[in-house]
Amino acid sequence: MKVPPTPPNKTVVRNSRTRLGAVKSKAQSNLSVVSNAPITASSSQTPLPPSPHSLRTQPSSIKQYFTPHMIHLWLKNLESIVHLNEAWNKKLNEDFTSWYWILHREKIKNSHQSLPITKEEYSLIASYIKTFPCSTSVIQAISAIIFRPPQVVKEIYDRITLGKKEPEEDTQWLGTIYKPFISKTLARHYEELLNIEKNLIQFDYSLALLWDKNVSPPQAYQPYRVYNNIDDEVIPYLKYTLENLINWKVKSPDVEFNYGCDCEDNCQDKKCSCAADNEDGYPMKNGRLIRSDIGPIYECNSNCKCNETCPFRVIQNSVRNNSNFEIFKTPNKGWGVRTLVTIKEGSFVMEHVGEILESRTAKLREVCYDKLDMLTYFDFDFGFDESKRSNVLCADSNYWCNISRFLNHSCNPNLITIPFFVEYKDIRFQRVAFFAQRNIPASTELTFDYKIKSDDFECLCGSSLCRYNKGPSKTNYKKSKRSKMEID
Ligand SMILES: C[S@@+](CC[C@H](N)C(=O)[O-])C[C@H]1O[C@@H](n2cnc3c(N)ncnc32)[C@H](O)[C@@H]1O
Repeated sequence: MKVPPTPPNKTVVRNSRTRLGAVKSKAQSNLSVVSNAPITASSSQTPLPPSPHSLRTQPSSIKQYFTPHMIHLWLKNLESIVHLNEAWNKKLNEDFTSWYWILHREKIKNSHQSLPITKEEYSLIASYIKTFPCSTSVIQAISAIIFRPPQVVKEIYDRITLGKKEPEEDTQWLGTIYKPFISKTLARHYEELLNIEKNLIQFDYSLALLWDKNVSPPQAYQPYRVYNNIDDEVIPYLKYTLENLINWKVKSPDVEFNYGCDCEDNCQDKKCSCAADNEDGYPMKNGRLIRSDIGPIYECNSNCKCNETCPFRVIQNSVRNNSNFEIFKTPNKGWGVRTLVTIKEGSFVMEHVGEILESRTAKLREVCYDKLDMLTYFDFDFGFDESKRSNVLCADSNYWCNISRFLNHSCNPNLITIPFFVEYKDIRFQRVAFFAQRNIPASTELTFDYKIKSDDFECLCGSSLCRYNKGPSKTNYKKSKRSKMEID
């Protein structure tokens, strides 16, 4: 992953009240072209050289600029357009995350007055006309890239598509963009454009949230204790969920596997069919694992005849108690999680949750995550061999998540991951539980083994058993490359 270098200092006015959502100024809608565009990079893809003043007026890091919330909104928008087309996704992601357009957005956001449309914006829109069929989503995506109201983007889109001349006709570049639109499908096209116009009137509020800090996101719900005595970074705005959320593109679980036991004695007899699904029987006793060399754990569920007090319902009934944990800033691995109470060996600690994606959607998002060096996915690949890899679902916990999102890796971890099944026994819908591998004293950081196969992982676990690094310098911390986490 290459993070673009810090951009140069530009003169921008801070603390403006400019809002994208409010399509407020006529001037913004009155298109005018500036040939001496205020932003002078020669190409939208070219990273700009760093500047010593950059921190004063520009986002100091890509992480600060692209918060999980913004990325989530962007990806939702993207997924509605590209429908699993990787090449398109790449183009959109590249434009969206290029420093050129980041600077452009900052400039517009911070300007007190409406800035005229630049020739670079026209060129960008023209490049999308060539690439994508026109739709509300495309207009909205462009609007998110250049930070102009979609109505304005649409107006330019129309001008270009219908071959209208721009006010500043003699500008050289106009000739290349405004080719007359001669097409038999013109009438149909008009109709499409009219429909788009209607949709745009209901301007998507979430797009405004993408860039305008003055449009406040829903109140951050912070269910965990957070402690930071290292620096002044605050925890990103995230959406906390107790259970996995299934992305709409994921095929529903196979109901054939939704079965339960018919024990009449509340599963007191060892013959329970759910317990029998477990290799060597149900592996938990008195609320704790009795052995760790096990396959997945199968529990009773709502299809069973037993009730909530059945002994084969330990994980599902385990208390998800946030007050036992604290998210804290580590000196060298970003945020981590520690326990505030002693945890006994074999106890259930937490479940890994996120937004469940199928592999093609994950691949689409990956383009953006790779560029931004964001967190990655947790593959639910237990029991899948390489040939069936495309059926593996994964949890994306960049935005929808629980505290497990902050668990760091260690080569000598105190947690193990074990897949488990409750309602759905379809292997694609495996869930993942973290258990304590040993007694864990209060105040200890909780870690698990990411099982990263890449040699690029610069592990800072600090364990004498570390299998990645031959002692990296602590002051030389670099973010690790994106890599997949796997379950035991
Ligand atoms: C699942 S997140 C854990 C939370 C993360 N520390 C944070 O601040 O958001 C995974 C990321 O944490 C960092 N990380 C976790 N364990 C690490 C380790 N042992 N060495 C270096 N970096 C680690 C890497 O940046 C990795 O991409």
